[in-house]
Amino acid sequence: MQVLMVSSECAPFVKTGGLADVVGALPAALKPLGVEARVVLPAYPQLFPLLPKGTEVAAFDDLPGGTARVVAVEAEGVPLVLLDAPQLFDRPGGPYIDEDGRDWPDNHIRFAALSMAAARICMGVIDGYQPDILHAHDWQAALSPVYLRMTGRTEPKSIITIHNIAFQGRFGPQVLGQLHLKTDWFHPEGLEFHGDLNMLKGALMYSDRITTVSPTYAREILTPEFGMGLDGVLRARSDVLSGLLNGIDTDVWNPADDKALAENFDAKTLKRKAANKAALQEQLGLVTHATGPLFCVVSRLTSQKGLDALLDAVPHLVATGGQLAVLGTGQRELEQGFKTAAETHAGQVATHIGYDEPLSHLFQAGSDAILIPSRFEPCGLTQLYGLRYGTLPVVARTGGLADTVIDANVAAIAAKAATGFVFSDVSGAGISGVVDRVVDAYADPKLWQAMQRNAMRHPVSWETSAKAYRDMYSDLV
Ligand SMILES: Nc1ncnc2c1ncn2[C@@H]1O[C@H](COP(=O)(O)OP(=O)(O)O[C@H]2O[C@H](CO)[C@@H](O)[C@H](O)[C@H]2O)[C@@H](O)[C@H]1O
Repeated sequence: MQVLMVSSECAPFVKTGGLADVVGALPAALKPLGVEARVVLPAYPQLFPLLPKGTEVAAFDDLPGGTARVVAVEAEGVPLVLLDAPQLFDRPGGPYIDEDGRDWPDNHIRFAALSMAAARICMGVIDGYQPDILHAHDWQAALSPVYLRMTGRTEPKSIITIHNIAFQGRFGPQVLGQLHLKTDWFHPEGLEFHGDLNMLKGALMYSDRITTVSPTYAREILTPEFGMGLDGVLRARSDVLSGLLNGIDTDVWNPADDKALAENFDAKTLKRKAANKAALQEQLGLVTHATGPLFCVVSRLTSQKGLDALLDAVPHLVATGGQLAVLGTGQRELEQGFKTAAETHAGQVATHIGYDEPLSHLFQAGSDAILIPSRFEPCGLTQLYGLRYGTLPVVARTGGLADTVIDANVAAIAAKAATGFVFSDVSGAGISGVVDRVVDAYADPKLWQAMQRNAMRHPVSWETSAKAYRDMYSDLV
């Protein structure tokens, strides 16, 4: 079985968030199940030093945005198919934004080119390679099933996976021609969304299956509260919608063998976790004699993640004797808010603005608890890393957070099942309330260690979900 994945990110090569982790890990998890997944990815300049020289396997002269070469290369066990179009991708800045944080003005062309190249590959332009399934991820890849259907073909079958419905790839109708899209598909039952082109909607209309990254989020996006305007479309296609929970790469995220840690540990040697806490406190300038737990945040700093509400709860968190370490980048006002909190509560709160992969591992290893007060969360990965590192997740009851963390209520504690803390009210008061529960549990070392061991036993690998993807692919073929 050959699956062609299409994505704008893939860890460890290019990553701005959880999409990269999933696309980077899923192919390796599928391989032992008889599925060979290749990933079509733009050839961003930062990739070249990380990759061996590839082989040119196709070329196009008529994609949106012009000419492109297709280069096949294998790295870190992931077979990559790079779309090399320097006029679109060879730029400083990030995959979507320039150095000043502004969206590239031609993002619609850049990702339409990626999508059209993927559709062509599905039609057999690479000698000796015919995918059985096209699997597109998020809006950046969403036109690939659309371009494929525009050829009139019904094979290979296609899947769109929604990692975050907040990002839809919405552009004015004037871009249709530039993107070689059929104007007679521009209507409310097709690509149109309130007068605009909506790329994600296109994929929802023209893919054979729709998945998202947790069962709860699959239900939530059918409602106006979470559907971001696409709930009606999703309800109409709910017969092909399912939620498959993300896993994590348990080799990359393994506390027993993680090079970024001060000391390695596992469930049997939990005491050694303390060396990581000391290292993190020292690195961040936090005092080592705090009485309460060290909470951390590793996140994009956006309102999705509820971090404005966390800022309101910081004075209470500090007053209980707790500490807070924040690693993130994002909205300027949140970055500033956490910088100010660190100045106000020096020694108790520390903020590291920036994106730092090794430091994110030390945050997971050195903290007692990880706070994820998201307003919505399709799956969430940092709570899974927290479970694996014995860092108890403190999460809002939404999406994949609700599916993966077992709240420390009386029944769950008695059943030795509790792995974290789940709360409903994403506000300063709601977070303060759950912080109190965490502080109380932390004051009972026997309970805390039992929860850490439950957490570390919780299955977080790709094993189950990779099989579910394999079954879905087989079903379609
Ligand atoms: N400053 C920083 N430095 C280092 N690492 C950082 C970092 N900020 C974030 N990260 C890392 O980025 C990833 C974030 O993944 P998440 O799944 O938590 O959220 P995201 O919203 O990006 O993903 C979306 O897609 C994923 C994948 O499907 C869904 O789980 C999720 O719910 C959805 O919103 C994690 O690996 C985290 O460690």
